[in-house]
Amino acid sequence: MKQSMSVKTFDSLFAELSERAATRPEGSGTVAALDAGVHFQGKKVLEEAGEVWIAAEYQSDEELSEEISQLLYWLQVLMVGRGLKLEDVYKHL
Ligand SMILES: N=c1c2ncn([C@@H]3O[C@H](COP(=O)(O)OP(=O)(O)OP(=O)(O)O)[C@@H](O)[C@H]3O)c2ncn1[C@@H]1O[C@H](COP(=O)(O)O)[C@@H](O)[C@H]1O
Repeated sequence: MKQSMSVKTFDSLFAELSERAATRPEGSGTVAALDAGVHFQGKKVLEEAGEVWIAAEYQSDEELSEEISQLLYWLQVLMVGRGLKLEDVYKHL
């Protein structure tokens, strides 16, 4: 899933996904995921969380890291879909 040339962070990915939601570029998987709705997004969060769990128990650090990145992505899609901002979450940390 790594497509950029620079290092991405949680915040920069969130900005990127928010921009996708606003501009709706053709071919964006994020736009399709947002259009699919909260039920679809919630299932992806659960699926990726399960894959993180399995990877943590049985797979390599690299595989675990990739699964965690996918979980972070789907959490962000869910946040953007619901209109949450990073600050809404960060204030609870
Ligand atoms: N970081 C991600 C990202 N992580 C996961 N995914 C999606 O999450 C799903 C899981 O990824 P995989 O294809 O590896 O997994 P899978 O097909 O479910 O199968 P498994 O391997 O999980 O069993 C796929 O639908 C991926 O497209 C992501 N889709 C997009 N991004 C980034 O989000 C940004 C916007 O992307 P677009 O909206 O597509 O332009 C770009 O920077 C992308 O790199």
